[in-house]
Amino acid sequence: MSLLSKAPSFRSFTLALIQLGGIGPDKPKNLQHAREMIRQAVTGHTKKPDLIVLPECFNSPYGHVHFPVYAENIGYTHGKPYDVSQSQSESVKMLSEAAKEADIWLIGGSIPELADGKVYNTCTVYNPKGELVTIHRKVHLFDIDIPGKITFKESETLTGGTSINMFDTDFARIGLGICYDVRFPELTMIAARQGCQVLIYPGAFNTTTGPLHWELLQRSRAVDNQVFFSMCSPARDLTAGYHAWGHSMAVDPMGKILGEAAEGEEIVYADVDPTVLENARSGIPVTVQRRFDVYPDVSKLLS
Ligand SMILES: O=C(O)CCC(=O)C(=O)O
Repeated sequence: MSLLSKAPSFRSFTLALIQLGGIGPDKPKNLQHAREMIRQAVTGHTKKPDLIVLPECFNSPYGHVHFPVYAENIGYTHGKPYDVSQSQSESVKMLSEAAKEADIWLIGGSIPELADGKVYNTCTVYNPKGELVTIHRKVHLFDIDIPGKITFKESETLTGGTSINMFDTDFARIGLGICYDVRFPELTMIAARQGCQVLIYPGAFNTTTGPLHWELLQRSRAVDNQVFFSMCSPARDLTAGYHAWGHSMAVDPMGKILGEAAEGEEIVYADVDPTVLENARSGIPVTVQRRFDVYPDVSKLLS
């Protein structure tokens, strides 16, 4: 776990989720389109966003056969901001330039990453100077089999990450996960107890599990932990091999949906207001009512 010191003070900020469309086999085209959409997210709202988010697997088609083909060597080692001019990854270079040009924080969705001969599904995060500040490798691989509906096995080609990751901005401490990670409440709970006020998971649910679980899981994680929770999906493309659910959304600590996309390409904005978190925690004080004499505080087990 990348353990940080005291959480920064939490202040209002604007979040933009880019529900990116047109993701196809042409990587340079995917990158160019993502860059254009980042520019659009910066100018397309009354208030310039402080933080922009891209979806899971935004630079390649989604599927285990594609991951090794599109994987890039990022070259990041945890611990300090990383100057991406050292990186061999064209996606990382684009994201860094985009963050710097726009002067915003950027959660660069996820990309297939090659490191030590293994392939990971990896989220990269940039500060407004364009430095890569942290990465999150998807911890829980998406291996499911719902007969007649969907079978998916990321573990055919991917390796799971081994750390819980978060980063500090000047407006919040933000915890990371990727898609299937949302089904494992421990990850969110630990990040929240380590001071994250906001959790952001790039994701790409599908048309089988999406209608039942996408919103339910986000609102549950938000209410369980009294944090802001948000997932950013690719747009649905019925010509692609994988049909993403879409519906990128942001939820507040009371479980209220602050903004939600439909299925197509769209940018969703949400204003994150710390008083909602404060009021949720003072009105329903579960964060100070936990019974660690009855069950362990798992966030402490890792420290
Ligand atoms: O959990 C689900 O239903 C979908 C997960 C998924 O699509 C993913 O991890 O990429």
